[in-house]
Amino acid sequence: MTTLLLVHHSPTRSMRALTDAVLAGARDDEIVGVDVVVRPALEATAEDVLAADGYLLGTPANFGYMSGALKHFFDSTFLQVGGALDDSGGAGSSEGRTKGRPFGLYVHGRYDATGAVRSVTSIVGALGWRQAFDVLEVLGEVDAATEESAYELGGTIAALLT
Ligand SMILES: Cc1cc2nc3c(=O)[nH]c(=O)nc-3n(C[C@H](O)[C@H](O)[C@H](O)COP(=O)(O)O)c2cc1C
Repeated sequence: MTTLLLVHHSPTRSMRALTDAVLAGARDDEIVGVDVVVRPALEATAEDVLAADGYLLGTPANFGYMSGALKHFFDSTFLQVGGALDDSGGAGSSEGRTKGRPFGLYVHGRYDATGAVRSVTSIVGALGWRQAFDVLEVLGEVDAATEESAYELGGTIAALLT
């Protein structure tokens, strides 16, 4: 059995719809042998991260960055999971214990989610996580096609862990 950890901040209808679809994909009946653990970003711990074989991350774009909740998740786990700070206090590249594990990311915004995507990918890049599928960046309404893409994202990352 492998473990897929879904860490998300889903305070609104759009984010909840995306998270539900990603989770449904990850739990597709055809994917066997993957335990999907779901954690709201404010509750996820370093132990959750270390115990997982891959990751799904979801956040709204807030003020051009990831949500404060997902940022809190990284702030409170980064060093424990093997991240390192460079001399300026930034996220330096590391040989962390989770290096090489696959991740998928979905971000929802209303007008521009670029900074939010960049903020997450730079931190997980410093941890050495491997982007295993295109980032799902959604602006505006979440429609059926978007939910399908979210399902595909969840299913793809989970299938990688079988
Ligand atoms: C405080 C705040 C800051 C926001 N900043 C951004 C932003 O920088 N870029 C963007 O595209 N959307 C921004 N939004 C919109 C949110 O990303 C959006 O509300 C969220 O994804 C949920 O979507 P929904 O309200 O349609 O359910 C912001 C919303 C709030 C409340």
